[in-house]
Amino acid sequence: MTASKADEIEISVVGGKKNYGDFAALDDVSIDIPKGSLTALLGPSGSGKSTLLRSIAGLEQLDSGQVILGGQDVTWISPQRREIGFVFQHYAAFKHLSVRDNVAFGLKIRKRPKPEIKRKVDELLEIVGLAGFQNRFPAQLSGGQRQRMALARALAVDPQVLLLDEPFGALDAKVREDLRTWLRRLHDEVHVTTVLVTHDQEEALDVADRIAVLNKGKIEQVGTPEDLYDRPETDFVMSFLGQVSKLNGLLVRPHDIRVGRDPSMALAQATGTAESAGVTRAVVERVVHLGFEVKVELKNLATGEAFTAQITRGDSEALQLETGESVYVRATRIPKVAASGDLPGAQTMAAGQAS
Ligand SMILES: Nc1ncnc2c1ncn2[C@@H]1O[C@H](COP(=O)(O)OP(=O)(O)OP(=O)(O)O)[C@@H](O)[C@H]1O
Repeated sequence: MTASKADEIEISVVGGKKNYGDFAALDDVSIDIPKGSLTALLGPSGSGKSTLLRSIAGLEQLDSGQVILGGQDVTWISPQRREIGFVFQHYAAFKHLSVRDNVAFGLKIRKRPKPEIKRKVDELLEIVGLAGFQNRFPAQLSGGQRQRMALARALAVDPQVLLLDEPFGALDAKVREDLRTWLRRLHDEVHVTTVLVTHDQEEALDVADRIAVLNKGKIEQVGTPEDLYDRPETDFVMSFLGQVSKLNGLLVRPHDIRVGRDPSMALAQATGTAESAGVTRAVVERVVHLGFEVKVELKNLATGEAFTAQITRGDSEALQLETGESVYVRATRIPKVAASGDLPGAQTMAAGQAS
């Protein structure tokens, strides 16, 4: 690594291994996390995400390998001295302290001057949208407000990195969606290097600028959301980062399958590309309207395999597909993934929720 490259990297894990008995929770993991980035560690339950995050925090000790923070080897340094902020799924607030005192806690134990504490806490409460709630107690906050208080508390001591372990995992879907938009904005404002553990592919795609996909204690691929969605290197990444259909033995995205009544596929907007597959006959088994998109469940007439295409409402209205009729389908784009892989089976056509 060159000196200039090292300057841009905030966190490195080099050859990290962690076993629990015979079980390898981290199996030779190496990753570089750029300064100022928001990186998601994404993978199914048990893939090692939390173990990796906790190793970066110093809450777990690696069996071998190194953790480098800001260019300094911290492998043997205690969590308290690593300058990290950490937020868990179930945040343990001090119940007897007000919101203001919870946020001020780290600053008080560091014996910062009172005016500085007041200024900093006011600023953070404003940023996390809790300015009017400073005198409430944790029990008087909603789950989402409590997690925002946790983030303010973690940020109060100006950590070098912010580590978030499923911080919105216990909240309902709508609140989670709001909070991840909020987290993205907060990150744009604060720019602290952030690592977020999630098993929710939509959350990772929505919020992170880089995603590392973990599977069975190994990193499968690291890249931007676009890289992983459009250029997955393995079947596992392809299946975990979105919906997939299997058409003639190839994994394709359902929205990359065109459906039409004649083999020339007159209705398809996209003409065939170098990557597109040939035309296949299929029978329509079910048409499901999902608002803007329409899901067409089909059966491949040659192989008998069931698969799904996703078409627009406009195409659906023009086609007026009927159950039982036979149609022509063609994949217009086939990502170049490994020929075979370790598929998260339950993922097929079920979005990337793993646990
Ligand atoms: N203290 C421990 N003792 C024994 N096994 C452990 C311990 N902590 C974690 N494991 C195991 O290590 C593996 C990885 O755990 P980890 O919590 O890192 O996974 P994860 O990807 O974060 O999963 P989840 O999304 O379910 O939290 C799991 O199989 C888990 O059972």
